[in-house]
Amino acid sequence: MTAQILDGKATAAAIKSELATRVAALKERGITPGLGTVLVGDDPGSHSYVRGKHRDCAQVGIASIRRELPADATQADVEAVVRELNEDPACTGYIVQLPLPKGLDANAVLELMDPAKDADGLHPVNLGRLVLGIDAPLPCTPNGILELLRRHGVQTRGAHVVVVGRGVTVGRSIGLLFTRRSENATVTLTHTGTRDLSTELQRADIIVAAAGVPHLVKPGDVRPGAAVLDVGVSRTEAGLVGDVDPGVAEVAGWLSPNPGGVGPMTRAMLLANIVEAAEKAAGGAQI
Ligand SMILES: Nc1nc(=O)c2c([nH]1)NC[C@@H]1CN(c3ccc(C(=O)N[C@@H](CCC(=O)O)C(=O)O)cc3)C=[N+]21
Ligand SMILES: [Mg+2]
Repeated sequence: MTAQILDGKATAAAIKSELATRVAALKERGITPGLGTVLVGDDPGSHSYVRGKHRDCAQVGIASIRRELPADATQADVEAVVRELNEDPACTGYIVQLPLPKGLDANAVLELMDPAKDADGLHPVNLGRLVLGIDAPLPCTPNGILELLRRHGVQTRGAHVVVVGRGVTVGRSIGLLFTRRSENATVTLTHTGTRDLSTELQRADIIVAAAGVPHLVKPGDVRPGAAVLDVGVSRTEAGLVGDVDPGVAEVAGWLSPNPGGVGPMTRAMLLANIVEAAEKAAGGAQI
C-alpha cells in the first residue's frame, strides 16, 4: 500500500482563498485585519518562517505589521514592543516568534500579551480557556492538524490518537482538541520517558509525530492503514529531516509529509485566528 497524501499545501491554499473572501467582507465594512510579528535575533529559520507569514497575509488581504529586534535586545525592549502592539488598533492579532534568544523570558512576554490579540493561541489565558471549553483562539498547529484530517475525511470519532512529543505548541495542547465531543478521539501522549513507544504507536489509528527526532517513527511502528502526521523537523547535515521515516509511506493509509503538510496548515490557522478576531471585534461575521 502507498499512503494517500494529506496535502497541507493544497489544503492551506483552499483555506486562504476562503479567508480572502471573509477579509474582503470586512474591508467593505471599513475593517482591515492586521497581523503583527515580533522577531528577535537573526535565526535564519525564524526569519524564513516570518517571511512566509507575511507572504500569506498579502495573499488574503491582511495587513502586515513587522517588528524586528536585534539578538541583544533586552527583556524590556521586547516587552515595550508587546505593549505597543497591545495598544495598536491596526494590529488585530500578533505572534512573538519562538524561541526567543537565550536570556529572554518567553513566558513573561507571553503573559504580557493581550489574550484577545493572541494569534498563536498560546497565551496562558487562552490555553486555560481551551481546557475549560470556552471559545478562544486555538493553537495553530493542533488546529491545523485537525482541519487537515477533516478536509480529507479522516475520522477522529472513536479513533485512538498517539501523539509523540510533549512540547507546548503541539503535544501538550493537541489532546485537548482531539478529546472534545466534536472530535471524540482517545489520546495517548508519549514522550522520551515512554517505556515501549513502538507498542504504543502500533495501537494508533492516527499518529502525530512531534518530537523533533529524525525518522523516529519507523514502518514497523505503524498499523497498516493508519494516518501518520509528520510534524517535527530537525536541521541535520543532510538538510531538514522529519520525525517520520520515509518507509512509513508504504504502510500508512494517510501521510502528512514534511514539508508540505502541517507547516502550511499552521500558517493558515494563524490567518484564521486573525480573521476571527477581526470579525469578533466588529461584532461578528455579517454574511
Ligand atoms: N510564536 C510562534 N508560533 C509558531 O507557530 C511557531 C514559532 N513561534 N516558532 C517556530 C515554529 C515553527 N513553525 C512553522 C510553521 C510553518 C512552517 C512551514 O510552513 N513550513 C513549510 C516549509 C517552509 C516554507 O515553505 O516556508 C512546510 O512545512 O511545507 C514551518 C515552521 C511555527 N512555529
Ligand atoms: Mg526508533
